[in-house]
Amino acid sequence: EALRALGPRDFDPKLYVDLPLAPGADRAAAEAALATVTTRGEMKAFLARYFATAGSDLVEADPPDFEAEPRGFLPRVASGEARAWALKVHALWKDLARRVAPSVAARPDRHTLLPLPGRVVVPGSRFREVYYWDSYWVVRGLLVSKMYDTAKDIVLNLVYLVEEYGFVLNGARSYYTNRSQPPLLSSMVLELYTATGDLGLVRRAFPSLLKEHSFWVSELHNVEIMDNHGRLHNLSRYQAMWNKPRPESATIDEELASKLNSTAAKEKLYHQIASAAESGWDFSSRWMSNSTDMTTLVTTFVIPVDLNTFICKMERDIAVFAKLIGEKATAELFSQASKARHTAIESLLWNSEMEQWLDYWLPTDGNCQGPYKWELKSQNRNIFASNFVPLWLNAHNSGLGPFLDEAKSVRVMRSLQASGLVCPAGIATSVSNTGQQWDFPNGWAPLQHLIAEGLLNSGSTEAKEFAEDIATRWVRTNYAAYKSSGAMHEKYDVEACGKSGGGGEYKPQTGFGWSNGVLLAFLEELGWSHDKEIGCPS
Ligand SMILES: OC[C@H]1O[C@H](O[C@H]2O[C@H](CO)[C@@H](O)[C@H](O)[C@H]2O)[C@H](O)[C@@H](O)[C@@H]1O
Repeated sequence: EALRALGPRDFDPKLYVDLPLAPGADRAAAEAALATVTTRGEMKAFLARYFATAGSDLVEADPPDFEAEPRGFLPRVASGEARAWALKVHALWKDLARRVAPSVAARPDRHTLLPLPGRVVVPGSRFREVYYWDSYWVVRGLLVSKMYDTAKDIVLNLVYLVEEYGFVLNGARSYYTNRSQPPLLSSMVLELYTATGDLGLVRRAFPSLLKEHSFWVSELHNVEIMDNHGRLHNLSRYQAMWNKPRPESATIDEELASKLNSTAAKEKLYHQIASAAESGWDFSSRWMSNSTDMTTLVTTFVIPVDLNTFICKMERDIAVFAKLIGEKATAELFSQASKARHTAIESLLWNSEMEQWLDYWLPTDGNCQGPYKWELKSQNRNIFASNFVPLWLNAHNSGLGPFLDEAKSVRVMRSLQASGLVCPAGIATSVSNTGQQWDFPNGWAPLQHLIAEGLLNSGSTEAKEFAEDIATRWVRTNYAAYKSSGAMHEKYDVEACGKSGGGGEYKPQTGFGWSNGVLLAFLEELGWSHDKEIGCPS
């Protein structure tokens, strides 16, 4: 209705599903009034009468652990210019920190926002709520900012979501309850535990981590594949529990589906769209059989390299936590599970000719559960940054042994260098320019960080230097874009230093939680000497 009355210019459906009912407004009366709205003016009056503004159900929360310049902040950043800017980015936590208003828990039927027990940090702009995988890099940044209590609140909010829903939701909105996002909760717990030694947090989160693990290995996500030696492996895929338009993008999904004739075909498309949103890569040619046609999304038929990397890490982390809290049998079980997944990743996803890990595509006419017989031709040979994400396991071996040996890490690095992904301002998401936001020429902070952190910790000096080079390009482009726009961006165009990203279904956003987190983590890991240029190279 809003689209019809207001017109398509700058229309973002998410704004309307985020509006809370105004205090005192009656839902039935609002529904009845909506039926009579036809003009732009009437729609504006209707919205003002029945709804409060989007985001007004999140109240500002001055984080008590914020200090303008925390003691021990970025000790290796000597450059005055870099440091002054890092402090500005650090100060953005104050703008992005919120609390869910008490009215949300009191009257959940009047909000799409979900109640959460602790303080939250949102990504920014249209993303007014907590997001799952974004939170990992927010936590990494908060730890650099010494905001341990805020970081803990974020983790406990996600634990609360597992307790309520059985998994961590894509985001804390009722329209996100049908799917999750790349699973990084155990990684957040590990980072916090490593920084603070808070064993109480590990104990508190532990049952939720087990529950979340069951979700990702349940029938919904698990696929059985037999390798060439007759060994059976289990890997996971994304699959949302939804076959309707996403409420936050309903008009966009309906328009796309209007190209299809039958209700069944439309429902299948909606299911694939929501599953792509679960992957965090919404949207990308990675999930499309024809990269120019979004109706060919086949997300649930793809076994993704990065998802299985994250679950392998989750299994390792759970093994470590189980050991810490004296649950020996569980520790052994999860150590075995992570080794089995590691073997599956190496057996089914590794491509020795390309020296990368590749997504595996299942036949689209199957039940997606298996067992399937592995075939080399089913590996997707297209180049994506996710093909290099298993390197990240180098950085977090949790004491269970290295993921890759140094020589293999170096071979993967060379493959990355030759891939076409490495651009002047960072690593591109793919090499195809499709207009989708998770494709070329966009670079995303989390992808830079996962790959650079893996290379930094591979044991090879050459790989470490290459990681530093990637991080340097990223920091510089963030800085130049910040200088020209006054903001941190959700994504960047890696073709040239200082350009923010574009494409996709919504306008580019600023704020921005994970970009701030990665910037601070890079500066902590690399430092910045006083004579190192922070502007774009000429
Ligand atoms: O509103 C459209 C979609 O927006 C989200 O996805 C994008 O933003 C998220 C927050 O930064 C990020 O986690 C995700 O990787 C981005 O692609 C949301 O997660 C989708 O479910 C939603 O449909």
